[in-house]
Amino acid sequence: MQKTPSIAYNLSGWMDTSPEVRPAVNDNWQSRRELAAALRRLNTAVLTRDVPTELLQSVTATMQAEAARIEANEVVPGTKAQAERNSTQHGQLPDIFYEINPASGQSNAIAPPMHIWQTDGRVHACVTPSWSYEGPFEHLHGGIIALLFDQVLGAGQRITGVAGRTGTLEIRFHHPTLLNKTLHLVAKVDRVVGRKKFMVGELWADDVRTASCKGVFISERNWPDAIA
Ligand SMILES: CCCCCCCCCCCC(=O)SCCNC(=O)CCNC(=O)[C@H](O)C(C)(C)COP(=O)(O)OP(=O)(O)OC[C@H]1O[C@@H](n2cnc3c(N)ncnc32)[C@H](O)[C@@H]1OP(=O)(O)O
Repeated sequence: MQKTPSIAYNLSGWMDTSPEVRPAVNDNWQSRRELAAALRRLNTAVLTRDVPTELLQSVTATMQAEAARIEANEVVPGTKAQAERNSTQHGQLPDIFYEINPASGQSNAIAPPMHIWQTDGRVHACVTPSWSYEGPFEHLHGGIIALLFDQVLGAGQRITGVAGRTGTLEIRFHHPTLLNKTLHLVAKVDRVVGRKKFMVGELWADDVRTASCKGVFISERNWPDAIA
């Protein structure tokens, strides 16, 4: 008898098959996407403009007040709680995951955001990191590259039909990666050994492979039966 997948792990439908970002599930999430985009814009502007102190203080006061207006609403913390909130109107777990993940979430202001899709047994992604993600002068921070790889390889492991947590990521940085440029990532399953999924991936800026990654993702003992 087929088991009902746990809401915590059933991410069927999360993965896109198109390089186009999918529309938000409703006006509420579309509005969250637009707010996240405005927050990203504000963050990058603050980091890249010569701003008078008085203006910074004024904007801070405005933003504190706006944050308080948002905080006055019901607390629904985390992906699972969001998905359990009136899911027919608010979106199912894959929709929520798609919106709030810190690497790819369209509605998460700290996400670059990266778009991920699957074709031909591989996972692809594109992302254009702004000045907000600078590490060495004018180049992408290595920790952000690790975040992108973790997400893309972690998504790609679902090709095996079984999810798992990141056990190990091994990244080789071949060349500095420029900011404000559309980057492409590609990943595939190298092999599966028991509960371990060995993934490989690459990060490309035009025709330059700037980093490559090997990752081991490990399923929990009872997960295979819980994944759709
Ligand atoms: C959700 C949908 C997503 C869908 C898409 C979403 C993408 C999300 C991507 C982000 C993913 C994350 O960030 S996940 C968050 C970061 N990762 C974590 O927090 C994981 C924390 N660690 C753990 O929970 C645990 O250590 C596990 C689950 C990784 C392994 O624990 P375990 O299951 O008890 O492992 P254990 O029995 O000892 O070992 C099983 C086999 O794996 C090997 N092994 C054990 N640990 C490791 C390791 N770190 N690296 C390599 N190999 C290891 C052992 O040698 C053994 O091999 P053998 O003897 O069988 O040969």
